[in-house]
Amino acid sequence: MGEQEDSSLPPHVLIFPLPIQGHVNSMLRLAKLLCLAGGVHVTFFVSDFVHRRLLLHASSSLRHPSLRLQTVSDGLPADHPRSGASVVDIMPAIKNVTAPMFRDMMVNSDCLRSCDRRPVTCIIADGVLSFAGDFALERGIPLLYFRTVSACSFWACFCFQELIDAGEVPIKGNGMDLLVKSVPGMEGVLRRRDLPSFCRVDDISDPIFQLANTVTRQTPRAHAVILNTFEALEAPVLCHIRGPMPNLFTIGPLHSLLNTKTANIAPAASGSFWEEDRSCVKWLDSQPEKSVIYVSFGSLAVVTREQLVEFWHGLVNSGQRFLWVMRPDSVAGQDGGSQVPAELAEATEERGYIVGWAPQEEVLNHPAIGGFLTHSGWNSTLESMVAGVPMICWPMFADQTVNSRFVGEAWKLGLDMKDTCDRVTIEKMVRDLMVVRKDEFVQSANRMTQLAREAVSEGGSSYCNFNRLIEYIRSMVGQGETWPILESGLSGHPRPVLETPNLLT
Ligand SMILES: O=c1ccn([C@@H]2O[C@H](COP(=O)(O)OP(=O)(O)O[C@H]3O[C@H](CO)[C@@H](O)[C@H](O)[C@H]3O)[C@@H](O)[C@H]2O)c(=O)[nH]1
Ligand SMILES: C[C@H]1CC[C@@H]2C(C(=O)O)=CO[C@@H](O)[C@@H]21
Repeated sequence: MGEQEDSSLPPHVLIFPLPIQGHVNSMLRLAKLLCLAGGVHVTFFVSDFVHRRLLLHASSSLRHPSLRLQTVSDGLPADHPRSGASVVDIMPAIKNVTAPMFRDMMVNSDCLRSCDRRPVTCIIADGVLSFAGDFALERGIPLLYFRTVSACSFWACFCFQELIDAGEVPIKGNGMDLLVKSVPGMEGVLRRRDLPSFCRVDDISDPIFQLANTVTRQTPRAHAVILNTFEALEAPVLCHIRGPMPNLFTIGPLHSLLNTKTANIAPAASGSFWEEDRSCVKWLDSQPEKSVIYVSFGSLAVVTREQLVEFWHGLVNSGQRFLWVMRPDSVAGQDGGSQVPAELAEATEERGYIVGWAPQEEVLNHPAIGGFLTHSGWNSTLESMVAGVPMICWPMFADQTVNSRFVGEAWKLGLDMKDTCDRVTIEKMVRDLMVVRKDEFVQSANRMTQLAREAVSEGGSSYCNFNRLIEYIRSMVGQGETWPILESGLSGHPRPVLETPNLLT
């Protein structure tokens, strides 16, 4: 098919997430939203590994006539765990193996043209996949970066050079409680220990620190940036991000926007990599209202046996009911972490329930859930906010250390348990969240739910920004081979919708 025949075809968007659960979840939600909006074709790039998982456990989430999947290797051997500390291995593997394969696939397919699809008219690449951005810019294809973390974490990464210049990074283990001065908009909130965990190095030549710094700093080269957040939540930080990146689309919480758009059709299917054990919903049905704390550390985190035992004692000693997700690969050095320590077995039987993977969104919205003990992954944080569930945060790496600080200190949605893991603290925090300070946390959680829901409802900031994004994507068609790099921000582009109660002041 030639250019002439292409001209009647809709825009064709290529979406490429980093192939791990948290990134795939949010970018698949965006893909589905674009498909539902109509008049847009989407090609969603996934690794072979992710593709197998999605087909096994989430095939219904892939069904839409406008959504096409394209697979590519993630560059890791089949038996690589892709979790815990080794998850970062994916970054060099992608750079060395996936990037050249992607380039060949794009070139050989005339950038994925087919009889019913025009060549891609824009690329929405994960903000950490520089190679996809390189390709788009070289070819004159409009580029949008979607960074799947919070605005506060993204902005902290963006300021790494300023942190280095001020001697605040690298963090060598001391001065962890000093307030950070070099991240504009976060003065008085962020301590050194709350910076993205990449900063916890002895030397800034550390490859992961370097990578986080480089990929983040090159974000403004994109024509636009998408964040899974909402204006009322992160207004002060968004205002700073809009300095270097004025064409910014805040369209979150994406799961909630998707639910808004699908409410009249069917509940949005999840993109789980594991089989969801729905027996826990049945168990929740028989528990009193707001009596259960949900425990999950996301799709990557791995705990040591010692940490597992501390959590277990803390939960049991708190006297509260708990629903705990223990992925089969989530305890270091053993196959399956669900062997109950003998002294805890009886209490676990009485008040606890353990599954390998849960339908998290549904669980968080269940009336029996009163709290969430979380690793502060950004999807989990947003899902908890929308459900109005207060959190205890136990961050492990990357953006989680920033998110947990904002949950505890800025948004007052719970307690930050960062850098501690002993049964006494856990017991106390669970009691504080579920009993002693329950009313205070429920009140602020409900307020946040309302703000989040307003953002994704008709006329709300994320709702309007998403419509603006679609118009922007449509406006890219028929612009010829090259799309100009934006130099002066929003000129020629519709302005973002900002509604901004400042939650930090
Ligand atoms: O039993 C479970 C546990 C989790 N989930 C879902 O899995 C996702 C987990 O995502 P997230 O909370 O963001 O955690 P990670 O999987 O750890 O995500 C990675 O990606 C996120 C987005 O970039 C980052 O914020 C995290 O730090 C990073 O570890 C969420 O949508 C959950 O609803 C389930 O469906 N069932
Ligand atoms: C594996 C990690 C590399 C960077 C990603 C990230 C980000 O800041 O975008 C945070 O944690 C992980 O999701 C990713």
